[in-house]
Amino acid sequence: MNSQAPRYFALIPAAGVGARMAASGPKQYLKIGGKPMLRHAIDAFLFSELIAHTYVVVSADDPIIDSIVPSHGVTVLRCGGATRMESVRNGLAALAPTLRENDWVLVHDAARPGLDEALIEKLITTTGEHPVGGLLALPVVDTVKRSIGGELGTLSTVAREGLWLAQTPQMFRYKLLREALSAARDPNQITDDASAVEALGLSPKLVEGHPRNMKVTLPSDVRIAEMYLATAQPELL
Ligand SMILES: Nc1ccn([C@@H]2O[C@H](COP(=O)(O)OP(=O)(O)OP(=O)(O)O)[C@@H](O)[C@H]2O)c(=O)n1
Ligand SMILES: C[C@](O)(CO)[C@H](O)COP(=O)(O)O
Repeated sequence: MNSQAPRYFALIPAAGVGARMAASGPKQYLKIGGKPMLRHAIDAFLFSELIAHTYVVVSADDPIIDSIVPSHGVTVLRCGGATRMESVRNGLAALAPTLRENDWVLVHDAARPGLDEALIEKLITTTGEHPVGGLLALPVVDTVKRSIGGELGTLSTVAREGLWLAQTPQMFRYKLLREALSAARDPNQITDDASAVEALGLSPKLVEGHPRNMKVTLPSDVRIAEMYLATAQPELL
């Protein structure tokens, strides 16, 4: 029986190039709400009393991170990979000397600046006793269509009952997440951490997140994210 109190660590993959944002540089450093987008995620974990330490995975030659990372509570891992999954896998491998097998790791996109301590606490308190782990997500509220065969191809409607849009953080025990990502055969098929765990036949817990925790992917997302950030507290959690 492991008598050690659970520990919670944040891992922020921030080694992307932001191709869909088509900005002059990587989107994680775009100024949003008065500071670089990545800093919002870092600060959410720094302000949370539940998070023991935060790790940020960046590209080996990232020239910006050292100028924006705070002096405490955060460690930079210069081991970003070609995909998000590989960046997370490399970051976890770098933490082998530091983390215990049953430590919880909350993997959160640098591209989601709307995370706050309340959502972190909600995920941890809801998932902390779950045998597999869990993730923030939003239930689908629109009708979902599937387009087959390009512009004039057929269109079908996908039943939306039970459909959720995954957010992050996605929270798993260190050993399980490393095993799941190591077992992944095609890194391009694993677009979030939960899908690697599901590929082991396990079912993570879905925890309702919040639209403010949106992923900033396209240029049109920037103003929406800034609107949420200008709202001190989410209206609903
Ligand atoms: N090789 C990669 C690719 C992505 N990410 C990170 O994974 C998160 C989600 O990825 P995404 O929103 O797709 O960011 P980008 O890959 O930068 O965007 P794009 O796909 O438009 O290039 C981001 O915080 C991004 O920095 C990463 O650490 N390493
Ligand atoms: C992890 C994620 O944010 C969950 O929705 C999403 O899969 C990231 O996708 P991206 O293409 O790497 O932005």
